[in-house]
Amino acid sequence: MIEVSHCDLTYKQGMSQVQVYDDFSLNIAQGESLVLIGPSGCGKSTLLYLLSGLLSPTGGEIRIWGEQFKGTRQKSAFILQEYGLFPWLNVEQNVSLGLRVRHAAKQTRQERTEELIRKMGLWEVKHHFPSQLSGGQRQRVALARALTLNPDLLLMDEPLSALDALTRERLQTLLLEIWQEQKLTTVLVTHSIEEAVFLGSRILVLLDGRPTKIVGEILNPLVGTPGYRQSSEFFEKTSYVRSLLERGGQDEGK
Ligand SMILES: Nc1ncnc2c1ncn2[C@@H]1O[C@H](COP(=O)(O)OP(=O)(O)OP(=O)(O)O)[C@@H](O)[C@H]1O
Repeated sequence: MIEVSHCDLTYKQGMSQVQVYDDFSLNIAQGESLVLIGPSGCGKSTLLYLLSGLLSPTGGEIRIWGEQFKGTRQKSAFILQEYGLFPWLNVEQNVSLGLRVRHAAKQTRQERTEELIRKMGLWEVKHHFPSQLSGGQRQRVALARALTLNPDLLLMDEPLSALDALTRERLQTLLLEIWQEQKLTTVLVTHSIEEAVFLGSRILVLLDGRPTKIVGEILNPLVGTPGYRQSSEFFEKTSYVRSLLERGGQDEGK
């Protein structure tokens, strides 16, 4: 279980302060695919930063699998909005970077990198540099790099937002497969209601109330089942999430 307990987070900028979280608590079960959705500025990225350890709460504590942690954890992977690829490294070098930094043995590094490059369909472009790749390919490189380290927690901040609709759908399916195959715990931020319902086993709708509030919590047990995107249940869930967002959480739970 990931336990966010009574956390506070206030950004200080000069004389002004932005209180994003105040006494905020949330549990995430192992193997859950949690999606955060809510209006711009409501605190979604901040929550990912707290979970990644890049930011520390100003009050309260976060435990991951029972352990309190300081700074970043080796087993947490974080995919940022802009992919975070190094332009001067080719696909192969970008994917193997994490293993190199952690001084993995050369053979392990080569095998794991090759396995993920193949899995992500990047074999043909493994010697290309990020500037020579499409947005979808870049995102797959970022995903491959995150997965080389066998993370137990995958945090993603709008990873698919820059992609065209079809590439986005293909990568959503890939993310779903990875989540199901590896039984990963994932937390994904998105602005897309369809993406939230397609990928989230639980969807949290956040609202910028200063501090941030959870205004809806939707369990989505059919996630990952064949044909879900075309089903009436999918349509119902997306309509419900949309209504929560539109009403700013003035709706009762469903
Ligand atoms: N480094 C910072 N210093 C001061 N204020 C910040 C900082 N980072 C974020 N904020 C403020 O904190 C609030 C939450 O920001 P956050 O980036 O978490 O929102 P978000 O929901 O991820 O937004 P978006 O959907 O636009 O990415 C916003 O009001 C933002 O302006």
